[in-house]
Amino acid sequence: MSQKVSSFSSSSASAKLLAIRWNRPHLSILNQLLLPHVSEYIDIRSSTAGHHAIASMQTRGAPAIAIVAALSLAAEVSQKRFSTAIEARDFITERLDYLATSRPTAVNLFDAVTKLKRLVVEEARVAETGDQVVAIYVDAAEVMLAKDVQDNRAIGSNGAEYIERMAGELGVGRIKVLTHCNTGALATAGHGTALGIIRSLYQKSGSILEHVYFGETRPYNQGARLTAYELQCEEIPATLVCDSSVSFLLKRDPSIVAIIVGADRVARNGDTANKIGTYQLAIAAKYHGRLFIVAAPSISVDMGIGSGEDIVIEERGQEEITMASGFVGDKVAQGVLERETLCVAPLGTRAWNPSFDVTPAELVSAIVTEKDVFVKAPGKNVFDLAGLK
Ligand SMILES: CSC[C@H]1O[C@H](OP(=O)(O)O)[C@H](O)[C@@H]1O
Repeated sequence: MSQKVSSFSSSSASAKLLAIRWNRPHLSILNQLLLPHVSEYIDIRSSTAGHHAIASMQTRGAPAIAIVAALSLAAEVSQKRFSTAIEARDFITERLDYLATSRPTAVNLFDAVTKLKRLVVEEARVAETGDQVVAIYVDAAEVMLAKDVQDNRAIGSNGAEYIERMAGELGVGRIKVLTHCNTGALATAGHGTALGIIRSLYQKSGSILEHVYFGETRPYNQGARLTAYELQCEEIPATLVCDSSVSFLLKRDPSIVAIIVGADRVARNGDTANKIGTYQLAIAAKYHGRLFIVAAPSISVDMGIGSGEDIVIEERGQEEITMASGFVGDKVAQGVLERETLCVAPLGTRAWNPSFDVTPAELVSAIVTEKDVFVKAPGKNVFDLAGLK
């Protein structure tokens, strides 16, 4: 189903922002390569289709990636008959390993794969039929969907309270914030993480939030396309800025008290991998004396990784940079669009396209999770997140 996106009414906002639709056993996802101009859902009937949807970034965002992966396999196994519990176990575990190869940086996917494999192996020891193994898997995948929204609302509430408290300490009554990439309903099962804090703060009665700035987030343009779409749906006052203008904006506007970003993977010491450009924002925030806040569910903290040096950073195709809108690369390959009409850089230009970077814990003011808000101990340059798990 495809429809042109016209003006929004806030009452229908949540419907327009549903990145993942699950009606057991049917999964469909909002094709985010076409937003904001076309709102089109794609049916996902297998783990192979789920892998493509994630790798191509039809769906994206650390939490959404994990949930779409799990539910794509739930959709597939719901339509299959397994002769034994062991056969069901082996199929599910093999497919989960395959889904884990779709994108390397967001830990949510790997956390889900590990937990779901463990569950299925344990169930297969006692189950008498393949259907029993399938049922336990599908139930667990569905729980991820519901838990993500609950976690995001808790992150929103914890983050809003923290920002209100910090604004009080700063003696400011009205504030502006800046965010990067897209960390809202389109990156999750609903509400969002960093954008979830912004939603929660704005929705409070007597809100102190006056305005939101957000970066375009080259080259996929999660900000200009997706965050703009969400903020417009929610009628939150906002202004789009070029990624390169943020330092100048902070210098010009002292009422921007915080930069709030998401996370794809947080190391044990608080070093944070997030969308490319995040590290530069943290440096700008430090120089201009503004808060730099990371928002993420506790599963985004990878206690197996000591520092950001160990986080694998995804590198994507050069055409995402050299093409006017890199994500239309597929259409060029399909002959739908002439390559020359879309090139920004001369054909043959080399480009380096890391999809994420790592912000050292030293530059992070606070890490907001669904459980608590973490700050560094006085005099420390790293976080103690042991209490999180
Ligand atoms: C709550 S989404 C977290 C994270 O995912 C985004 O990356 P991508 O759009 O490439 O999947 C971005 O880094 C967000 O901050």
